[in-house]
Amino acid sequence: MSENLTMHTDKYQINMMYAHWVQGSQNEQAVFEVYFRKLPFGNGYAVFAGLERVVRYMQSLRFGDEEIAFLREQEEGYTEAFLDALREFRFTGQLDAVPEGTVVFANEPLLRVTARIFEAQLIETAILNFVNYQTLIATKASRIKQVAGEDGLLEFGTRRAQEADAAVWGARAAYLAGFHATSNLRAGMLFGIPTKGTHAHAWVQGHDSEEEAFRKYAEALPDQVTLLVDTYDTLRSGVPNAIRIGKLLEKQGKRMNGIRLDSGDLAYLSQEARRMMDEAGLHYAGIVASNDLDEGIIFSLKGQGAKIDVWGVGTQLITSGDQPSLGGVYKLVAREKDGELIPVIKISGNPEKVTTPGRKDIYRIVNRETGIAEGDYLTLAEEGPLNTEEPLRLFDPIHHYIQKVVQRYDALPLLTAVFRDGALVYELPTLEEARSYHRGQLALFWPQVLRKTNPAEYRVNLSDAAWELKMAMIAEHTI
Ligand SMILES: Nc1ncnc2c1ncn2[C@@H]1O[C@H](COP(=O)(O)OP(=O)(O)OP(=O)(O)O)[C@@H](O)[C@H]1O
Ligand SMILES: O=P(O)(O)OC[C@H]1O[C@H](OP(=O)(O)OP(=O)(O)O)[C@H](O)[C@@H]1O
Ligand SMILES: O=C(O)c1cccnc1
Repeated sequence: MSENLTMHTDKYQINMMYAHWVQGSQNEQAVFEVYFRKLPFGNGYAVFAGLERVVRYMQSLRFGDEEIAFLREQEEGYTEAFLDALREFRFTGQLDAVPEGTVVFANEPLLRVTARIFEAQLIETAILNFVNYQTLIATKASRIKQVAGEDGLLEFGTRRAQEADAAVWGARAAYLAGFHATSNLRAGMLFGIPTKGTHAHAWVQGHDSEEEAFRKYAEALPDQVTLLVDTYDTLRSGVPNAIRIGKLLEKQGKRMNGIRLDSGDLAYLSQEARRMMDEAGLHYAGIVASNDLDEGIIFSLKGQGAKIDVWGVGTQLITSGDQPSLGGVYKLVAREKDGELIPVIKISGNPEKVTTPGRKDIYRIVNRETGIAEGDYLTLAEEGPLNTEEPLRLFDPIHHYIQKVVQRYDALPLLTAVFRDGALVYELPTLEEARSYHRGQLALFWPQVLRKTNPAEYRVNLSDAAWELKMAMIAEHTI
């Protein structure tokens, strides 16, 4: 199967490209912005992810012989001249994006594409596909991280993931947001994520006794012994057998990592197992828990005083069980007319669906005294950089009466230049760098914004100029 992702797009993009080409408008500039309208999971923030994949994709866009041959067969009857134009296709435009790991909110541009309409249209589908999934999983992982605190977090989802790409990019998103390791070796190879593994029930079932299974495993991997203790009876057989192996290892001067619990009442079993291992002198042995965990169950287990050191989280994380998609959109905000970029709007009866016209920049307004972010601030790009010496009035674009004035603040631009005239001008951070940048991002927000349940709302505000343009265009289009 071809690995070329150029055709990973909706047919209507090619149809629009064709129609532009037929009418001769294919070289006109267009500006599209990617944003989502509603935070997932009722969370107070999202964690942006997907940029690395977007960059690799945009660098590799090529219509080769196979792609052209396939398009030639389509019922639309694309002409040979158009297909020849596709052969020359390269991304030659501008991409700006927030860095991966940035804490982001609804209704602010995460990526901004300024390019020939011919190019900007093709890439919509793939960009949304990558960014929506990866941002969703990074946000889910971040919620889990918020409740797990300093405990270990292992990503175990591959077997339940929506196919192979989701497994590895989801594992990457989880690591970005603070997980410590993945069980997926390919994700480890591709992205340098630390990998971890215990063993399955099959290992125990495949021996005459649990004790024999544990012993053989410890003989084979004496430095990585985490024993799954729930195949038969966790407290009567699994934990005592694991303790026996722990003692054997001590005689060889080694220490077992610990045990894994995978069913039953994880609070009670972990407390009992902890007591039994402590009484046997295995204070150092840790307890891993798994079994359809999510942030709600982990929160509850911690509240019950569960003695769990490491959480293995699979299905609920990798499939984003409680919300299967993020509704990120790619909206046209400006287009070229008579050689100038003019703003465009999309009106809707639902105020949240009315687009904010114009090519925009975004700043995070950080209070110099507290070091905490007061709100995000959207400006029209042509307004230029903010003069932070002047007080800034922040007002919510939907609930206009919610206002505040900030003084002594820094305005951190969130959008970074990624492509200029088709050339990559952004040095992609390593995954470790993105992960530690993300940790730093969280420090910019009050805990109220970060809490899992009923978080405080962090506002994304519009500049006066952006607001006035929006109001004027709504008036112009309302009969
Ligand atoms: N003390 C607890 N408080 C809250 N939720 C728990 C607790 N212990 C386990 N859970 C969660 O409850 C869910 C169901 O657990 P249950 O023990 O019924 O699992 P199971 O897979 O059916 O077990 P078994 O394999 O023994 O049939 C899982 O998501 C598990 O993580
Ligand atoms: O529950 P999740 O969050 O999805 O975590 C991954 C699950 O996958 C494994 O179970 P599975 O029954 O597939 O295999 P095993 O128990 O035989 O290892 C593992 O024991 C976990 O329970
Ligand atoms: O290593 C493990 O314990 C593991 C890996 C994948 C899925 N469940 C468990």
